[in-house]
Amino acid sequence: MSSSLTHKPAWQALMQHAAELRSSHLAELFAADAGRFDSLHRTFGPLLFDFSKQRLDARTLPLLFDLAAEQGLAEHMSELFSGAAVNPSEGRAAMHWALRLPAEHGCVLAGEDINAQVQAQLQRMDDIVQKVRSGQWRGATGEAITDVVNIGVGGSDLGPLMVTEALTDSRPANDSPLRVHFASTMDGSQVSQLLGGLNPHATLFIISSKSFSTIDTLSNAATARGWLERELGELPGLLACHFIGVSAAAERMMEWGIAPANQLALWEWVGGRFSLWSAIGLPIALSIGMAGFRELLAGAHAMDEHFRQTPWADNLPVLLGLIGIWNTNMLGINAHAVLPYDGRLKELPNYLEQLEMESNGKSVNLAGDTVDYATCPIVWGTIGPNAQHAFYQLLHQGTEPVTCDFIVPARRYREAQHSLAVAELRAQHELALANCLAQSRLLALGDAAVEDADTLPRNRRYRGNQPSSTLLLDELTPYSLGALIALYEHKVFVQSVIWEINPFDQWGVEMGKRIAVDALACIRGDIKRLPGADASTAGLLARIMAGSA
Ligand SMILES: O=P(O)(O)OC[C@H]1O[C@H](O)[C@H](O)[C@@H](O)[C@@H]1O
Repeated sequence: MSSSLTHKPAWQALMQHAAELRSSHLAELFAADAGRFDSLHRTFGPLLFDFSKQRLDARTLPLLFDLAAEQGLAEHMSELFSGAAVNPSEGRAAMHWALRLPAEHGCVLAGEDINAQVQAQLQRMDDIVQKVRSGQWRGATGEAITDVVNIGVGGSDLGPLMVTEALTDSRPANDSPLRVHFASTMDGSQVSQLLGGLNPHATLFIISSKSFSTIDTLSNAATARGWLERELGELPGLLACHFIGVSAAAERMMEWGIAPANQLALWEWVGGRFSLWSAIGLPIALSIGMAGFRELLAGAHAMDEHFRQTPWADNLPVLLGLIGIWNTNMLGINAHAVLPYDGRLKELPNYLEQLEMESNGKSVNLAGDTVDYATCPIVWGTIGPNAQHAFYQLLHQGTEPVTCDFIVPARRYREAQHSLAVAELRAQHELALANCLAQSRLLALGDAAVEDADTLPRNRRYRGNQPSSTLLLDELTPYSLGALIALYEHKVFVQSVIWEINPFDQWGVEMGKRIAVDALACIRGDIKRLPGADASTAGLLARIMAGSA
């Protein structure tokens, strides 16, 4: 058991401070300080981070900075950006930041010119994007590509899917009619449904897998290949015309049948959930064009520089991370909702679930000890306006404390691609903005947000005091989205430093894959009994093999 962190003076001071602050309701904190928003928000580029609705006061941040200093945050940040092996369990660096360096920045590590490799892959992506979008890339029977299907899972799906959906308005004017689809689930339901509606002559598949060994992806890829072979016959150019591979495992791509000309590379130093900036982002680039993809990278790079260079008091990722520590460890709040008030950000909560929980959902620290403090909270969410009609009841009147991130663009101007008139879409956006503000206000203030609350029966009252942050984007553009995603990536890193855990591995997902192999052998009848099966598993298997529930 590791208890050294919880005994450190800075931790103890924060616990003491939390005990003093616990009795103050957010409504009182706002009433006591008219300048609360002014002192408790920060801006960087296209982002405004308002944390005035968090349950903290002027004394809290310096104490959190003391903790960060005690945990060596500055040194850990230097290590991250130096390319050191900050992922010790796999002996790897975590250099997602290098994927968004401007071309002219040098980045040489162990004699290798990392940025030259990155730029070379970007150039190859650019070539593919141009060919496909201009109609030069042809299927095996000569038809131009109309549909692209990304086959991947986890980091090879969630990031590209989220960004592609978020940036539909960023497709260039007079855009090519290319449609981009995603298939991830291992049961084949998505891929089979998709294939039913696609023209095999004009469909291009991207097999996206850092390891090129993920069974979910390989089984979907095999289904797609079988479909093409059945539909088009085993034409000589079938694989070359209809499959692109993106992976760090070139040999496995070769074995599958993807020739080097159709391979895009990434590197072991990119974690799967941090990889959308690499060729894993090809579906994004196919959707919005390479110029848009480079804007996404530029926004993320700007956030990297902000994170590296800005004093902690004005540093968005440091503040977002440390406020999360305050909520989780000092206020004991272990649930966190992500609530975008823009339908285009529908996939953001799913993406952040992987980024945060796969990174920091750990209970053993870097020294190998079991921790005695909470780490990553349960992260979930969906589009805020829809969640209002689903789980906000619990946020407002349930028994669980929950922290929320409200995420919303201030403006929505670019509607060129929509059939709706500009005025209609703007009016709907205003509606979403108003609801975003109303909900975060009611969550914070409770009854104090309305004048006649004390005349209402208890079941219609609002206790408030649920802390939230609001991230206001100027507009949802490739640049602002790039900055927003990098903000969350660095938040996760900051928290991992405080919690003394490795955010870049994910051993907790491995054992399940391993023991599924025996279960599969059993289901397929290759073995009669599952060795060591518990009664529940054995009972369920028996029913499955009998073909009934
Ligand atoms: O890209 P791949 O190697 O196919 O990995 C896809 C995903 O599967 C793994 O099991 C991990 O949980 C994820 O971190 C990863 O993103």
